[in-house]
Amino acid sequence: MAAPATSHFSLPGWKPGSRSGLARRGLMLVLSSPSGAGKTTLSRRLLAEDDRITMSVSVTTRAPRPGEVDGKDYFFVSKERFEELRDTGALLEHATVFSNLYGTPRQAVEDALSAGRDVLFDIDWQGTQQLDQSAEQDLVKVFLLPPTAEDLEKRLRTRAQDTDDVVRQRMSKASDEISHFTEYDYILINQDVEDSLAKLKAILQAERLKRRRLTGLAGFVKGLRDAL
Ligand SMILES: Nc1ncnc2c1ncn2[C@@H]1O[C@H](COP(=O)(O)OP(=O)(O)OP(=O)(O)O)[C@@H](O)[C@H]1O
Ligand SMILES: Nc1nc2c(ncn2[C@@H]2O[C@H](COP(=O)(O)O)[C@@H](O)[C@H]2O)c(=O)[nH]1
Repeated sequence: MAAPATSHFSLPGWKPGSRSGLARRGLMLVLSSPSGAGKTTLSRRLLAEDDRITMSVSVTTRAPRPGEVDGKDYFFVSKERFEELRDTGALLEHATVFSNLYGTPRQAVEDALSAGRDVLFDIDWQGTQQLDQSAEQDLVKVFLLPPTAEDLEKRLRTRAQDTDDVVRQRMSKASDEISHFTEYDYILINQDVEDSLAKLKAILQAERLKRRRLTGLAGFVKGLRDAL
């Protein structure tokens, strides 16, 4: 006699209540771009619409912009504190960008990933290269391009949070930053925020379904085959 049909919800590896069903390792979604192309804008929208992803809040020695909140936008720290964090291994990656120090706190990322959550990073190409060395299998790398150079400058100016000198410095570094586009898995030309957001969500959805991330798959398939 055939074995009684087993409910999917009692199969090993199946996580009741989770939308993807199968238990899965969290992934690390990186957004990089020249300054002003729209990483912060897209990150905020994605975080508001997807409750399975957590933002990695970086530490920086840069001064807060008007409206930026310590602990939410960045952890704003002194150079001495940054160096202490870096030298004690508390940063997963770090880089000097536009003469300021930036880094990703290790513990928060590890905690989120081990809880099965995905983590979103707004970091530059130097940090992405470092994550690639330590966590290649978990990394999904997305590079944003502005539609035109004029658009990029307009965005930096209309953000109205940086001085003319800072805008000039960021525009002068944009070409170098863009030269790293070949190191990324996906490219989004961020002309329209809604369109870019839809594409980013599609990337995330597909990456979440990658077989190698589905830690519950082998058990699920075994249970399924045993029941057949
Ligand atoms: N698709 C878009 N169309 C028009 N304006 C945009 C678009 N995306 C972002 N912006 C605007 O461009 C400005 C810069 O965007 P944002 O701060 O998100 O860039 P960023 O890549 O995070 O910059 P940085 O690297 O300096 O942190 C903001 O004023 C934002 O509202
Ligand atoms: N390597 C890292 N780069 C980072 C990190 N946090 C932010 N950044 C990048 O710095 C520039 C400038 O950012 P801004 O907020 O001062 O405009 C931008 O390209 C960010 O992606 C980090 O932890 N590591």
